[in-house]
Amino acid sequence: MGKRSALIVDDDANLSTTFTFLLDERGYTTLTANQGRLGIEAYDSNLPDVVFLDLKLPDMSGLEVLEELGKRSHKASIVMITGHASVDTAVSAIRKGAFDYLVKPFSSAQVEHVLDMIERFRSLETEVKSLRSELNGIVHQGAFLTRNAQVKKVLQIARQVAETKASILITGESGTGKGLLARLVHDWSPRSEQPFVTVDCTALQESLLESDLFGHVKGAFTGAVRDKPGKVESADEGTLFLDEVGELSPSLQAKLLRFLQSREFERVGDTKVRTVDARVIAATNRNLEEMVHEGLFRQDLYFRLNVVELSMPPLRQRLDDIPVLADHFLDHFRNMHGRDVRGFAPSVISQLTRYPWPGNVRELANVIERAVAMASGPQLTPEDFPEGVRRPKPIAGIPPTLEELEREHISSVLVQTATMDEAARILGIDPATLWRKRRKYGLG
Ligand SMILES: Nc1ncnc2c1ncn2[C@@H]1O[C@H](COP(=O)(O)OP(=O)(O)OP(=O)(O)O)[C@@H](O)[C@H]1O
Repeated sequence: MGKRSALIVDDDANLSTTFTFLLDERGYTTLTANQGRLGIEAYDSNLPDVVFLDLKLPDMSGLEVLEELGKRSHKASIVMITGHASVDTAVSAIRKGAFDYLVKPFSSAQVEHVLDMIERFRSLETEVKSLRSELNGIVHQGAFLTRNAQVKKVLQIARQVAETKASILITGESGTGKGLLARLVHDWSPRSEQPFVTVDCTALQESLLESDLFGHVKGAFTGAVRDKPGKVESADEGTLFLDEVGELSPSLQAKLLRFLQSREFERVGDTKVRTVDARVIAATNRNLEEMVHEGLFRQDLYFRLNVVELSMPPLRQRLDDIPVLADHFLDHFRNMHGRDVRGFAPSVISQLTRYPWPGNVRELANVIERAVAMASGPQLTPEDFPEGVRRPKPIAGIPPTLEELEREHISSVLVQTATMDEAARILGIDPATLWRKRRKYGLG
C-alpha cells in the first residue's frame, strides 16, 4: 500500500502545524490549505485519504466545501473541525457525508482515535470489497484480477511454484499480463523482500543489452567510464525477469545458458568470474518451441528456462474477464483523472466482448482510459469508444474459437427472441445454462 495522505483545510496555522506533526508521526503525507477554494483544488489534485475540514473558513463555509467534495468520485474520510457553538452544524455535516467531527480544543488522543476509526473503517471496506468479489467468483491477487477458470488455474500453479527456485517461462500474447504474473510470483516467493529486476531483451543493440544484463568494467567500451554492475547482480537473492526472452541474440543466449547452468558470469571486459543467486522468470510472446525447430533459439536454453510453463490465454478466449477488467479500469482511471464517470451504458460491455483485443488487457486498459477522458456524461456510451472497437473486423487469418462462435450464436438468437425461455428452447439448452452463458459472455 502506498503512503496515506491527509489534507488539512484550516486557516489556523497553529492547528495545521499540530495536525501535520501528528499525521506525520502516523506515516501520512500531509497537505494544508488555509482557504476553502484552495482546499478543493488540493483535494482534486492530490486525492487524499483523509481531510480535516474547519467549519469556518475565510472564503466559504466548511459545509459548502463538504458539499463540493461530495460531488467528486474520489471519496476521502472527512472530519469536521468545529467550536462549541457550532456543534449542531457539525452534526448536520455528518448527515451530509462527513465521517466524524472534532470540537475545539481537542487533544492529540482524540485525533488519534478518529484516525484509528477511519483506518479500521477503510480496512473493513477493503475486506467487504474483496469478499464481494469472491462471491462473484472474482480473484483479486495484488493488482491481478480474474474470474476466468483457466486463468485461475494458471494462478494456482504459479502460487505453488513461487515457493520453489524453479525457472519459469511465461508465454502469451502481448498485453495478456505476463509481466504482472511474474511480479506476482516474486511477491508470493520467499524472495519477496529482495529485488525484482526486469530486463527488456528487445534492446536494439546486443552490446548494450549484454552490459545491461551482466554489467561492465571501466574501459570495456567507449563510454564505459566506470565499473558498473549489471541487472543480474542487482537481482542477487531476488528475481530476474527476462521480458521477451525470444529476442536474445545467439551469443547472449549462450551467456544466459551458462548463467542458468552455473549461476556464473563475467562483466563485459572483465575476467573475474562472479556468481549470483537469482531466480529467473522469462516471458515471451513468441513460440519458442517453433523457434527451436527453426534453429533460432537454443534448445538447451529453452529447456533450462521452461522448467515450468505458465501460459496466459489471450483476452478473446476469456470473455468472462472483460466485464471484470473493464469495471476495474473504469474505477482506476476515474480516480486517476478525477472524472465523475459512474459506469457503462448497458450495451457497452456486450460490445467490448465482441472485439478481438489483439493488444489484450493493455489495449482494454488504454481504450477505457481514453473513454474516461473523453466521456461527456456520467456513463460511458458506445460513442466514447473508437470506431474499430465498436465495429470489429475479424483478425485476418485467425479463425474464431468455439467460444467466439458460441457467443455469436447465442447473441443472435437473443436478439430474435422475446423471452429467455424461448431463446433457451431454440438453442436446445435449459434456461439456467443460458443464464450462465449470458453471464460468461457478458450478454445483457
Ligand atoms: N488480470 C489483470 N488484472 C489487472 N490488470 C491487468 C491484468 N492483466 C494485465 N493487466 C494490466 O495490463 C497491462 C499489460 O500487462 P503486462 O504488461 O503484464 O502484459 P505483458 O503480457 O507482459 O505484455 P508485453 O508482452 O507487451 O510485455 C498492465 O498495465 C497490467 O497491469
